Amino acid sequence: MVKVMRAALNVATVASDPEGFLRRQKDLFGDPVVVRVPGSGRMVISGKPEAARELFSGPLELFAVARPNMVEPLLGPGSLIMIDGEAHRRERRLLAPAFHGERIRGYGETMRAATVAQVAGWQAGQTVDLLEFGQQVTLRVIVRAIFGVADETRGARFAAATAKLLHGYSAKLVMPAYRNTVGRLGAVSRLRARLAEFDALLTTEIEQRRASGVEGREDILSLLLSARYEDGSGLSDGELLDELRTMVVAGHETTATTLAWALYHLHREPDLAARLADELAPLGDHPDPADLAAQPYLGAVCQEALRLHPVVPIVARQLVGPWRYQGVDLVAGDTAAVAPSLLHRNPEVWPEPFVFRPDRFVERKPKPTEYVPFGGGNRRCIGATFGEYELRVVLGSVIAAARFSMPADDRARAVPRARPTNITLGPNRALALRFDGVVSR
Ligand code: HEM
Repeated sequence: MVKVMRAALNVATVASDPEGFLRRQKDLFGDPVVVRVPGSGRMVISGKPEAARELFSGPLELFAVARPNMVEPLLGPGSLIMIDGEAHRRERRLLAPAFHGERIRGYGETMRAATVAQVAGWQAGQTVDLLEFGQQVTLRVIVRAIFGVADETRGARFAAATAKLLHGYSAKLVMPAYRNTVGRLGAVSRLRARLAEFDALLTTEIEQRRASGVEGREDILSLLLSARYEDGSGLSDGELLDELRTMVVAGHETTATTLAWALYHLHREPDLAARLADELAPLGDHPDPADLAAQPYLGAVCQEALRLHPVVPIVARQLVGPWRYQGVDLVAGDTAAVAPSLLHRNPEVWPEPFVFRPDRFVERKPKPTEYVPFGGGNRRCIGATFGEYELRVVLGSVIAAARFSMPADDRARAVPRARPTNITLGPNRALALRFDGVVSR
């Protein structure tokens, strides 16, 4: 009975405060933390650089996607996130050209324009919800990058369907017990209806692109339509839908949440916002995206936001055979994982780990095993360069254009905790700032 109650309490704590849960387990029992996953084996989770080295250079033939997986009902079995082994290697090779630096820099002006359009809609004195701001901008950007949709109405239709698809998505849908409960059928059928609506939009776009041809087009959809595996075949329609859905979903919420955290911390300690504004001032009213991306303090602010608030709680590999990880003998079905929140707040690596201090990245470049906001090894985030560039361009453009302040009573409150939102971790209360007006030079 005590065991059952403890398990129920653990599940509830993980759902409301996953980072706090891991930290307390580590403080009580040491690193690695070992937990039992309902319906699966043991999960061994570490926050040590040696663990990141072990996991990201581990034996690929023993690693599979961790299941049950919270994103599967939304993204589908053909998503890059959900496939393993040779199929995963082939698919990554096919998708990689869409994420090369040169291509991503081509989206810079879209990123800047989407930010400036948001600022233009604000009135001095109003409250700006930072998550909403981040999501509006990143959705516009990802829709434009994937579909090349310059037409605002079609772009807006996509953005609305994506927001609807994600709104109210419950990661609990991954648990068969939850799915099979009659009382929950509403949630399942709601997700199905939203997926059908979203996929209908994707299908129209695919058909139109096939009809008009992909010649001379730079967007990700055109690239995927013309991409060929080594044997000359292309993606099936089902794979194409799952991959497009994956890019839209994985490609905006992550960046939007990080942007919101960065703006929040910059104004919680207003000296930081002022220092960033000083760095950007010489670039003028409409800074060039490539110039923004090269600013050292702006880059450090983005890196620090990703350190203190990693949006993916666990980077995990499920085992298909025995493997020793962090001194624990694991068997097939068990999972080896690194928790970015533990690693990024490990005091042996990061002095004063709970303080938001961008300068730590100016003073020292962390080793790849000390800093893993994008995971690592053969599954490292395929959109990392895209995400990092977008963070710099959007944050730089908004700081160059607008002035904000945080009301004193908000500044006096503790930093919000992270809790699961849609498919990532986000703040457990709204992050908001007062918009004081546009910058006049
Ligand atoms: C700040 C922004 C982002 C963060 C923090 C982030 C974080 C992550 C993390 C931690 C993983 C798991 C890596 C692993 O298992 O080792 C991942 C995977 C992935 N991300 Fe991102 N991501 C971001 C932006 C993006 C963008 C912009 C896209 C696409 C446009 C994207 C697409 C993906 C995909 C497809 C995977 C699966 C890769 C695979 O399994 O091979 N992400 N991301």
